[in-house]
Amino acid sequence: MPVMTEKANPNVKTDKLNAGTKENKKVVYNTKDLNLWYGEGHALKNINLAINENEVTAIIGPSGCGKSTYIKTLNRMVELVPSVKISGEILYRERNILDKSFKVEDLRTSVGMVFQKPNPFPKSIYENVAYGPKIHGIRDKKILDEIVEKSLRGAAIWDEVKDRLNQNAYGLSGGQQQRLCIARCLAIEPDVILMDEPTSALDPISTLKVEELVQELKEEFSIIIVTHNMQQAARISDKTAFFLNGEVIEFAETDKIFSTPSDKRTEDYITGRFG
Ligand SMILES: Nc1ncnc2c1ncn2[C@@H]1O[C@H](COP(=O)(O)OP(=O)(O)OP(=O)(O)O)[C@@H](O)[C@H]1O
Repeated sequence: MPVMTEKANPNVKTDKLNAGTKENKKVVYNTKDLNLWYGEGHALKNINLAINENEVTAIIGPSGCGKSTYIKTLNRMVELVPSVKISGEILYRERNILDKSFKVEDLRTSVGMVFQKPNPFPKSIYENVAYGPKIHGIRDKKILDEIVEKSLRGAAIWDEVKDRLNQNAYGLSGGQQQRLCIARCLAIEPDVILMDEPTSALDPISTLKVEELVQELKEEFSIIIVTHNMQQAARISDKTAFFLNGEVIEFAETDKIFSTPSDKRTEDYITGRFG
């Protein structure tokens, strides 16, 4: 992936966007002057965001504003698109993941991702969760059993599946499949969990379960969640970043964004005037 060095859009004021760094909390991801192009299309413009650990950070904004692109830069998934060019820095635990010397495999064990549509493997429930640990060399059946149980408990699905671990994951409901995918993520003991609209394909009850789960998981993990659902962002996140046309318009405590946003465009979006 070409890493460009010049800074684009230098006039954007970014001080107010680093709400997280003023607190006495560790920053897990710090994106600095991040720009991304798909060919000629400028999809991310001078993004400066400091994301704290053990918090839920919500990314909101209208369709096409760059939310998914942003989240996919954090695990370098975006570079699967051949036309992508990136400039700036993405510091994960203070290491620039865009550096040529940085091995993308290091991210795979630290950063898990949950997608919009549940995507279990066509394997048993057990194998779905044991897959990651096996890839990382764990062969001991007893240890794998423990990891599978702990991860399924962590994803609040153990009681529903403990008697059918050897059945195919496709036999689960959509909401159960999504929690299984979260369990699969937990099994690699990640540091960060990226979630790209994880409840958009779920019914209200499953959505609630996943939302409750996210709240519990932040005690142990840092969570960055893209959502179209503003009530969801308000319910479950500590900080919210509002994206518009590839820019971060405002990044602040979620309470502030939803009660007294600083920017008129944020207010218009959260009150449903556009998007
Ligand atoms: N693979 C790609 N190739 C070219 N352009 C892309 C690609 N993926 C996204 N884009 C463009 O980048 C911009 C941001 O897209 P992105 O998917 O990040 O937005 P989003 O905010 O997540 O949208 P949505 O809420 O609809 O999922 C859009 O203009 C989109 O058309």
